[in-house]
Amino acid sequence: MRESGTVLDSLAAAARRRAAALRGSTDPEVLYREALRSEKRDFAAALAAPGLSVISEIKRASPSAGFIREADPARQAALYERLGAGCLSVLTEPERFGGSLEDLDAARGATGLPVLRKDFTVDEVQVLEAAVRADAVLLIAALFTGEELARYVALAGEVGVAALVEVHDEREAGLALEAGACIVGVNNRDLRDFSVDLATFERLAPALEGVIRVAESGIKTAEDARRMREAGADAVLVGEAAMRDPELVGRLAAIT
Ligand SMILES: O=C(O)c1ccccc1NCC(=O)[C@H](O)[C@H](O)COP(=O)(O)O
Repeated sequence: MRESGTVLDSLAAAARRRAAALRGSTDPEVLYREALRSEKRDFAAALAAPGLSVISEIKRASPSAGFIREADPARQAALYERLGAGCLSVLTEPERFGGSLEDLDAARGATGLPVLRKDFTVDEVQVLEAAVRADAVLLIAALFTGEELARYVALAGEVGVAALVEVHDEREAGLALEAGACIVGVNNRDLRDFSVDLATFERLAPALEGVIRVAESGIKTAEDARRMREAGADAVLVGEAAMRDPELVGRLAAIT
């Protein structure tokens, strides 16, 4: 687990405060039962569909980019779907990304696409919360020990929400596989200093053969996406560039 004052650490600390508040206001047992009842869309199948799948993200702002653009999540989601996105990713982190659970609900309600709840999961209660409202939950390997990651992946499976396990180096890729992850996202962005290098996916992809591989961050052009596809990506996750130019989604979705 990474320690000391990186942006990721402060995002995780804020997420722990929100999770504590959620535990104070909601019985996890109730959430667990609700999660089991909620209808899910098949995130893994959408990623594994023929051709390059595109996870199009709704994010108004980010620590690396600052303010990106205002967006109506329902309209943005419907636009992404029309342009050929296979899945949606919706930031729900409020403080640095300007997201909310309401954005998630609005985006999911406006389309038939599977939706990833994009947040900094640090407490099992957030897995349950995601499972009630979304089809997939993000687990950032850097925020867990190996034992915790395995427990969170298992919990996600138990309540029927897909887990996208995000890694950034060889050690984390190994932890993801040991934890039983079926979908692994390689983040090309180093969350400690925000540097982006598409070679990160190229370096880690061979070790992840056999699971669904998602190339995340820094994909700005069809050429970038083709490069990720050639390195073995089943899907690309595109945020800032799609927010600035939604038509990009159509160009990426056309990649075979
Ligand atoms: O995007 C950031 O600045 C960021 C900073 C700290 C933690 C997470 C961050 N982003 C989350 C993501 O993983 C991206 O939103 C996603 O991969 C899309 O990236 P991009 O296409 O480069 O917007």
